[in-house]
Amino acid sequence: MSAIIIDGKAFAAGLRERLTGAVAAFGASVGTAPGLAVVLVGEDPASQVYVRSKAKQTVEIGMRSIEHKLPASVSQRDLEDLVRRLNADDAVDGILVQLPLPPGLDATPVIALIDPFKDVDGLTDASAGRLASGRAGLVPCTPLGAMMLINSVLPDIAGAEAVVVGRSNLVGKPIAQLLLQQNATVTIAHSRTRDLAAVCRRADILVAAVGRPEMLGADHVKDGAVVIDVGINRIPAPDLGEGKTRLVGDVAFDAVVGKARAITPVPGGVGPMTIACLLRNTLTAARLRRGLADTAV
Ligand SMILES: Nc1nc2c(c(=O)[nH]1)N[C@@H](CN(C=O)c1ccc(C(=O)N[C@@H](CCC(=O)O)C(=O)O)cc1)CN2
Repeated sequence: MSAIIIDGKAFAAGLRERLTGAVAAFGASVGTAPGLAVVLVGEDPASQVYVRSKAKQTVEIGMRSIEHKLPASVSQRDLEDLVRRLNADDAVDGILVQLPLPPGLDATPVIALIDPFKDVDGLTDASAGRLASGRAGLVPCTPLGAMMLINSVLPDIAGAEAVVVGRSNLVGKPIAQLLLQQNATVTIAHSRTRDLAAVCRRADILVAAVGRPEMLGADHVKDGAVVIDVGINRIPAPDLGEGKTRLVGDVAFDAVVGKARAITPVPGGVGPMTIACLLRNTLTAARLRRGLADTAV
């Protein structure tokens, strides 16, 4: 079988293009562009790259980018005070605190402080509750992007068997909720699941979100399954030269590509959708704060 390689980079570019038009229309009717505040604490190299891309793409589609960079030595209290100030700032429509935070800082109370109307990461309890009860709200960006890619090859998933491997609040649990909203039959598997391969082989839609390089192989995949790889793992690549690394997913792509009906690559699959969906959520938040309808983009 020759699998469709789902091109997340191209899909994200298309979404950004549609957002550019919608942001211009928003600006014309409201008189200001949506504003996204991103908080980066410390100097984690990957987080610095992601935050730079967020700011660049925000501006490229016509929105306002507000960046706050704090040293790793910032106190929990000062970080929480910044979130309070952003909540109160009318020029800010969306707030995102880049994760992970450096050791010594606790992300849970920081996220809990974010105004749910500005929660463009979809991580507050209010957003999680809305998602769990099937009400409209702000949905975490990576799961939202992963669902868009699933629907690009499977517009109707009612009755399909979906298996999500991983149960994080950022990815696994929200993806499971989104699949359920579309009437899939959903199983969440995790590190304590017995006979993981047999559970995964039931899946018409297999979502890998465990954070373990190439953990799922051909044994885990039913012929004709749609495989969505959310993992982004940097591993040593001595073949590329001393000290070099490469990105791989949670799925052993080469082993699985011959069995799947469609599969997302790493890089270039779900990853690029994360930032595109953050921009989408920022427009949604800006519209909802002003009582405007959140029409499709
Ligand atoms: N507050 C949050 N923190 C983090 C999130 C998040 O959604 N909210 N997600 C990740 C990091 N992330 C965005 O923040 C992110 C990850 C990956 C990509 C991406 O485009 N990946 C590319 C490869 C990039 C590379 O070469 O390293 C791909 O997969 O093709 C974008 C954003 C953790 N923190």
